[in-house]
Amino acid sequence: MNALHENRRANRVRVAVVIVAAGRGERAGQAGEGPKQYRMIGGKPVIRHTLEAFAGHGRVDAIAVAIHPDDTALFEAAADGLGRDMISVHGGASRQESTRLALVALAGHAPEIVLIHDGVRPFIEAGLVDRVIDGIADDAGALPVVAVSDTLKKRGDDMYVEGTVSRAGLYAAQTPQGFPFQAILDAHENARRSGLGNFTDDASIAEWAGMRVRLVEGSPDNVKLTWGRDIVLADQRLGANAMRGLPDVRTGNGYDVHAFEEGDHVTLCGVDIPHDRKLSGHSDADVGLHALTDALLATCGAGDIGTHFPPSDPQWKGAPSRIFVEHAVGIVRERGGRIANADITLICEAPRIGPHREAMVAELQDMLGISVDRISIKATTNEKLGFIGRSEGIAAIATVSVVYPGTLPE
Ligand SMILES: Nc1ccn([C@@H]2O[C@H](COP(=O)(O)OP(=O)(O)OP(=O)(O)O)[C@@H](O)[C@H]2O)c(=O)n1
Ligand SMILES: C[C@](O)(CO)[C@H](O)COP(=O)(O)O
Repeated sequence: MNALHENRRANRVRVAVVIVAAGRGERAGQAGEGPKQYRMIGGKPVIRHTLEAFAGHGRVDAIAVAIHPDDTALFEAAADGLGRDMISVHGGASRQESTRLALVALAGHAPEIVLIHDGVRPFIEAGLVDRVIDGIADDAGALPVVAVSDTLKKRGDDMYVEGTVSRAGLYAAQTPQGFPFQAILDAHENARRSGLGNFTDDASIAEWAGMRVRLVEGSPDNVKLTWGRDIVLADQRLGANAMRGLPDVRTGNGYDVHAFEEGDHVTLCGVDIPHDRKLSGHSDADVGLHALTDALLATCGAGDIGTHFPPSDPQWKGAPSRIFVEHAVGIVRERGGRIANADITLICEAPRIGPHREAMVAELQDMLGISVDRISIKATTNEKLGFIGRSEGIAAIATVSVVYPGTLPE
């Protein structure tokens, strides 16, 4: 075991982090919010997510951030309230130069190892930071990678394929890339002295300087936000995360209609109301309760009233529709559902519903087992339009919300 590993086990290694954030993000565009590292994802600037990941990591001792001189106010706002001192340093014209300047700024802190990370990789997780720290040796850096999974093509003339490149042994490099501090600082200084300024990552500089670089497992989630679309997707991803842990509330709706025929009363929401006609139907033709039954079943994908009580079955002839509602409530409860509220609208020219509303609410309270403030029964005419307007029948619409166990699936 080398000295770095021994000290790391004893937690005696000083770990510094460089976050490079001085680029202009030209490929992503600015969208009125400044360069991409300051654009908002999940309600915070991109770089705030990155800073939080490192500021909250227990093994990180010092953080230096390379920023563009024009971004001072944006950076201060993004870093405000992190509760951790950070060195901010003006970056250079290239990523390589920004990294070097931040390394120089850290030299006074004498860290043993340093992790160098893109400010625009906001989905960095603590486990990956640990893997990189643990992968660094006295004489070797650590590079997080993911295996290339697309087939690789080499372009020839115009847009024609010249050949297929084997992807065996090929990996995409991520950050944070970790190194013994002094070795990577020296490599950067030597590269600069040699006039080499086009390295796109720090592992390349380490390789150029003769340092071995060990591959460690990266993460497909640890994407670099390069294009405008990457930022839109990152925002959506965090939006989806915000849904994590929300209660599994589901809404069902139901609709039913029955025609009038000769008779002397209608049954609506469990209440018999004297009328000069009755509603025709196999059961008691209670449109309100039929719509309610469908709404309840809809909250758990359990079919509709006809699935459970086929009109062809003689046993439901003249049956009180309360049976249907109670059956649907049973199905909801079997699945652990708790009814949050029910709302029924009856649509008819007559009879008048208002005088019977209280009795109807009492019926529903009994059937659903919820308090009256969670039950709504409304009525409206159809302004004399259509079949309802011609008093040929009554329609009902029901909406129900049910809270099921667990949380909203991702
Ligand atoms: N002069 C530079 C250039 C880049 N970076 C940083 O290096 C990281 C990765 O670089 P890249 O995605 O290429 O960012 P930009 O250079 O900003 O993007 P573009 O090339 O589209 O302008 C970013 O966090 C970026 O801010 C930097 O600190 N200094
Ligand atoms: C360092 C880097 O993130 C490794 O993948 C990447 O090379 C930097 O971004 P660029 O677009 O290549 O400048």
